[in-house]
Amino acid sequence: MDARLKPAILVVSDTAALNPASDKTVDALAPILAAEGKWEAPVVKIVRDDVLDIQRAVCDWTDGSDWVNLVLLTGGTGFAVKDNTPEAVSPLIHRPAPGLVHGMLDASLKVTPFAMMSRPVAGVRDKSLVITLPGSPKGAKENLEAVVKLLPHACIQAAGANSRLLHAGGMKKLEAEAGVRAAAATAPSTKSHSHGNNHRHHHNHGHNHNHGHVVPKAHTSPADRPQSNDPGAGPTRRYRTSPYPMLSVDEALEKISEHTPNPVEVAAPVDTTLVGSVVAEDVYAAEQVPAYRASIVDGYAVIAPSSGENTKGIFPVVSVTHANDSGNLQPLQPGTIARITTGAPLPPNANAVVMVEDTELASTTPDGKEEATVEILAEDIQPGENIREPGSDVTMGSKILSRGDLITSVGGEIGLLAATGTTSVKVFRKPRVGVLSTGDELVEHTDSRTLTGGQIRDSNRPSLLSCLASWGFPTVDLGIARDTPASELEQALRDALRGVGRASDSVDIIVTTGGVSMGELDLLKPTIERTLGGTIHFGRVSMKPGKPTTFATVPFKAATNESGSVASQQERQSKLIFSLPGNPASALVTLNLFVLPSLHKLMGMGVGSDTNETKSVKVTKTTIPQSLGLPLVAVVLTHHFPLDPKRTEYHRVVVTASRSDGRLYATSTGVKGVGQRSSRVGSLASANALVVLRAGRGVAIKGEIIEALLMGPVHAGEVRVKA
Ligand SMILES: Nc1nc2c(c(=O)[nH]1)N[C@H]1C(S)=C(S)[C@@H](COP(=O)(O)OP(=O)(O)OC[C@H]3O[C@@H](n4cnc5c(N)ncnc54)[C@H](O)[C@@H]3O)O[C@H]1N2
Ligand code: MOO
Ligand SMILES: [Mg+2]
Repeated sequence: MDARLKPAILVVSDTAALNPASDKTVDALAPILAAEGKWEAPVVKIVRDDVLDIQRAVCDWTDGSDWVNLVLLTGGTGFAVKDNTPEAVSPLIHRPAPGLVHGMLDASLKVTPFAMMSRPVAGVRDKSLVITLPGSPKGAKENLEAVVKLLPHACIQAAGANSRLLHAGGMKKLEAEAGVRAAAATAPSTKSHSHGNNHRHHHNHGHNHNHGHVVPKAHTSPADRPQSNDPGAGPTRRYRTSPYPMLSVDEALEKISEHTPNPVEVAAPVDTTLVGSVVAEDVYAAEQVPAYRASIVDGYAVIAPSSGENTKGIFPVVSVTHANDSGNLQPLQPGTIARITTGAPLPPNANAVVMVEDTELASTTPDGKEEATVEILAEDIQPGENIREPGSDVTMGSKILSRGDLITSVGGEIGLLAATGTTSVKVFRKPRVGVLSTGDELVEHTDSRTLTGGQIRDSNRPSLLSCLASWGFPTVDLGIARDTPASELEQALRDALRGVGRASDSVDIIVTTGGVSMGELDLLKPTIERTLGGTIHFGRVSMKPGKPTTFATVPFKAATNESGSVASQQERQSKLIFSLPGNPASALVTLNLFVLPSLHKLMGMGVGSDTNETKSVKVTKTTIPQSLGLPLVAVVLTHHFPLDPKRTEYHRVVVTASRSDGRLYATSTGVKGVGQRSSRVGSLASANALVVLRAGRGVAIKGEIIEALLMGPVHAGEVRVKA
């Protein structure tokens, strides 16, 4: 064996990431490899204790064309909260190597019982062997020494060499060298197959072409969960029926509600950007409105007698008060009146205002420029008439908005906040949504070239992004990920989770379209489960369109921030992935039906001020709050609607409010032929609602009243249904 093997060392340590000189593990490990004479000098990288950073570094070394034979990770294998290395590596392993783990633990236990506190992971990813070692230089050294003799052989086999040849000669020699016969049994006992080293595509793993075993699933979800197709498995191992149970729409919505995190509070300035946010605290008036005793009309401030005497008469006009006049107004003397404008403060002693319409000018000043006396024509002016007492609109300290209230575009809530001098308010942060299209066939809709072969314009991304923006959510365009190589999809999702590249504004929810059904290039489910270590909560829903809709959570731990403090609990939560079917109508319908309620929960809708967090979780676990998702209304069908025998159909319609009877009428955007076909994006052009047609035989008849989910504003028009 002349050519040397390529090793890489990944140091996982927050400390070493800040100060590379503090690392001692590389100096401990490199000489052990060098002493074997079979290894090139290792490539070294240092990353923080961050799952996605670790995964990215490992995949860079295993998935690309410059793949290495061996990846050694040191650090992050203990029990401390920040120790994430096993969690990061496990989902990346295609074939675990428990024997190596056993060998390392066994050797360490002979030295110290603390070896039990290490959680090593070892296995093969593509053609590379990946092994985690403890973070202490001594521990790392001991562990590596325990297995180092076997590594060349294991790496050569993992890379796809003919194991029979290896067994014939090299094995004996190796066993002798290692001095541990038993260890030979732990080497992968794969049958012979000889793939050249140029088979480097992720979807084309040499290791599972011939023997066709199912790759064991990462230990991240309970064993009773279905397991996605293994994209590398040959035709005999491909699923012919979906392993995911078919959920009803309500069951799917409950799963979404259950796994959508509670909203996060942030402080926000009171300005136009607040529109569409839900208030996270009860807000109390810091100022009273009005702050002074104010006139409601333009007229004359008077002292109205409380005895009910006649108020008619001619009075001298002693002063003029306008809105914004300052506080040092002269007290009004009995028998005099003062001109006043709407909203202006009353002079002291005045207790009512007479409208200018109920008066007449009696005399002017000698220069003719001002009123001297005015006659009051009204005879029964009451104290308090036409005035607003201080705090009568909003009392100081009164509750002006409740936790859970929406700041609407109507403007009333912003007005109230502004009127009481509130400059900042706690609201729930609006979730940011990333949208990713997937598929080799997709072409940007702006690409001027003529489509060839099976190419399709990417219509889902612009339509989903616009829909999300119209709901008021910040969005991130994640572009198109190709199906081949699969690592492109994997990397696109990882970037989006991590907040790099196109998704430099990190997203809370990722919405993908395409690749969720039964095709061999439908890679979303396997990628989420097998490489991102995510959990698929449902992968099929009994609905039309949208059957393969998939909802998953992916573990995400934010890195410690610059100051080194551990990220807050909220930042540690998992992120949500909605993988919607590729068919354009399916994608838009399921965005409306499933993604919107989740976004509503994340933005704090349905959080009442009298409901504490725990209670609201319990409530949402069993029932979906009515306030989340599209509003449900009753509509009259203007024609027969055919029913699907098995699945509830969300039939795209135009709902019109009839000017003659005020009722809502629903007309299909296309019932005949291809009308409602899920590939037909046109079925959504002009649609403003989805009529909910329960599965059944025959038709829902004309004139029937049925539930519909409103997606957009209702049109006004003249509709009549003839019996
Ligand atoms: N054997 C089975 N095949 C299919 C099933 C099934 O149960 N068994 N389900 C069907 C149903 S229902 C749907 S819906 C689709 C879902 O397909 P995928 O989510 O796997 O999506 P793709 O295969 O990637 O694409 C389907 C279709 O959509 C077009 N597409 C994809 N992305 C876009 C985009 N961004 N813009 C416009 N059009 C897009 C794509 O070109 C395909 O034509 O599966 C059925 N099959
Ligand atoms: O369920 Mo699929 O969305 O009908 O075409
Ligand atoms: Mg497909």
